[in-house]
Amino acid sequence: MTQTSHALVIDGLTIDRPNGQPLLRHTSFAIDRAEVVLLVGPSGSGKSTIVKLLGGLLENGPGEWRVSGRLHCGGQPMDLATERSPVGGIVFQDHALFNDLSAVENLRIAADHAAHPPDAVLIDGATALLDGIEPTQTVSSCSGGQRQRLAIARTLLADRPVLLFDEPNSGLDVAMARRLGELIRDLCRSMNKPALVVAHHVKDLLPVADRVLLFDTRNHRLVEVPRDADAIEAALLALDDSVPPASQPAGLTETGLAETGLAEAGILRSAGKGRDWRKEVGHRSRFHWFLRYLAEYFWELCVSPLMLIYMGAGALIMGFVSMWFGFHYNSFGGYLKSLLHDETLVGLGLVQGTVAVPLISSILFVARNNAIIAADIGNRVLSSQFSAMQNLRITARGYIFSAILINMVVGSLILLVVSLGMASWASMQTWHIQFPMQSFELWRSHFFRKLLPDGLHPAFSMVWVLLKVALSSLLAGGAAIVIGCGKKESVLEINAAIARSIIVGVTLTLLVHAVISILTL
Ligand SMILES: Nc1ncnc2c1ncn2[C@@H]1O[C@H](COP(=O)(O)OP(=O)(O)OP(=O)(O)O)[C@@H](O)[C@H]1O
Repeated sequence: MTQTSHALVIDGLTIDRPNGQPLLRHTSFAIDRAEVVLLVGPSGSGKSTIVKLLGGLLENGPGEWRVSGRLHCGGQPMDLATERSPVGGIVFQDHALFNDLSAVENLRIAADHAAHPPDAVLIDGATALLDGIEPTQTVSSCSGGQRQRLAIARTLLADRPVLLFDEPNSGLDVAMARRLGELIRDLCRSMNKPALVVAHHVKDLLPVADRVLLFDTRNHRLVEVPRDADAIEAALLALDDSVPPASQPAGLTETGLAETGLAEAGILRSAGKGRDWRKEVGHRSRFHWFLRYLAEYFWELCVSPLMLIYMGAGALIMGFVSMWFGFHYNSFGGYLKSLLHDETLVGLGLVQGTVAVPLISSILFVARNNAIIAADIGNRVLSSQFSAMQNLRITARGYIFSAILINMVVGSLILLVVSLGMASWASMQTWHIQFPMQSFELWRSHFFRKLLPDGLHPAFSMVWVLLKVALSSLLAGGAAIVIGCGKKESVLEINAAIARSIIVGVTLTLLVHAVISILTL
């Protein structure tokens, strides 16, 4: 097939599954500008795979999917065997909105990472879909339909040449599905872009489709079928060996679309109202987004109130326990009180400051944060947020992973200092209860003798303390990211990842502390 006026041409496409089984064989198809094409086929036939391929998300190579064929979409043709398709903007079935960002931030981040910053016309067009949504609204507070419109607007702002909708009508009632179909058709017409729409329930989308492609699983091809619900259903049933011909239901008649219109249906807004959103979707630099994620994870991993209470309680208990039991409950208790008081204080200060508090602080920090990281990343995997980021040209590594690792290191050091301070204070108060006649100055001069030799500057050994705390947090955070990024198909898998991440993180922490403490004794 040669490129004519078509917006998208796929030539000689062959796809093999990772297990070697064929999915498509030498298939060609084309989509015109402003054309809406439905892609139908049995479950598991490969519809989503085509969407992923066109959206540049299909892993291609040894041990992965095998793809060959050519793609034409303006400019030079691409070899799909070696290049990722840059043409498709995907509206994911589960919307894949970034639920840590507000509604407007979901749009901004897409606009700021588009190949070309969207102009006012595109912003107006995209934000015209957002009736009833407040810019600062959280994603979780949006209704299902609002999320869908937000997801479509976000994809439009990324300004890819082809729109891909993966089962956009699943879970919608008939009226909503029809309004969505009209919306897709109107967007294609007004933006002069082609749309490929994967659909299981074709009846509601058929009226807006220009053509229908069927995934012929017998011959591993895409074939065009008439725009007729009966014909499509018959073709789908013919591909399903498990359905006997007699059980095939009577054909469905194509219904005309209700003449409701988008404005009446509340889907389109007036241009005047859309301007509120336009002001909000301006250009922000990558550095802005880096700081945005850095701040988000700083709050989440380092200074959330519960975190501070939990770490503070650990430090206070550590300070109390080491002083109380250090003086009271050992075989030399009586002698220690009278003869070895000063040296005991020095020893307790050293052990508490260089071993016990750093270890407890690290374990508490890593255990809590590894759970959060694995849950956060696992949720992003399960809800296709990383796929959406990739499709929107947003690098997760650049923002999310780096923000997590930086905060793991910085946060562990900040909280170490806070923990040392609180544990020392608890020790001092405990000691004062034990020896009410002694001055605090006596405690201070002995307890810190090896930690702050000149009374002001930390001893060099504290460098090793900082190193083991920072290194263990970095390694544990890295492990949590890797574990979180593994394939997730259910919440149960996220739960398992959380448990694994805590175990691996705490084990790494114990090992790093043990090795560095022994090496620097
Ligand atoms: N890693 C893999 N290894 C082997 N086969 C795979 C792999 N991933 C997916 N498949 C298979 O590839 C086929 C295509 O999957 P795809 O999700 O594209 O189907 P689909 O038509 O979108 O299905 P549905 O309509 O049920 O969502 C399925 O049969 C699936 O089992």
